[in-house]
Amino acid sequence: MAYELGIIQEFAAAHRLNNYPGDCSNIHGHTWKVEITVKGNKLDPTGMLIDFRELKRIAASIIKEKYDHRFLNEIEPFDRINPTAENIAREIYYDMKKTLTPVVELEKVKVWESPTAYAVYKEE
Ligand SMILES: Nc1nc2c(c(=O)[nH]1)N=C([C@H](O)[C@H](O)COP(=O)(O)OP(=O)(O)OP(=O)(O)O)CN2
Ligand SMILES: [Zn+2]
Repeated sequence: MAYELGIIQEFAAAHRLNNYPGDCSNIHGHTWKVEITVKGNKLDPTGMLIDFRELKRIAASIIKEKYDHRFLNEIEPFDRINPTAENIAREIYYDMKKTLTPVVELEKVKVWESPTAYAVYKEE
């Protein structure tokens, strides 16, 4: 695969971590940064793998609409599993994959919970 490109979206939301031995078990908020990376080897006639604008539009339709200004623990599947950066990255990965296939191949989703901590989900 010759090309890899990415876009970033942000959302603000509250969460709490169940069974966590510390203050993260209390409700608190983050501005999550979500980095979506796609890959491929065939450019369209305009020289793009996929238009950044189109990728941002798809990502926003999934990420902003589902998570922005919400309490994550009330949203499926985080009403059953903890809304950790790892679990959020995996959920966004599969939602993005459904929409992107077969337009372009999804490489990974990276979720930053703070400027100093992130989780990546990708398939082997
Ligand atoms: N592997 C993971 N560890 C932790 C997660 C997570 O999603 N995956 N989440 C948390 C809490 O959500 C916590 O709010 C975030 O912790 P941290 O990144 O340490 O954020 P702080 O604001 O406390 O950062 P400081 O740099 O220490 O101020 C915990 N662990
Ligand atoms: Zn947190």
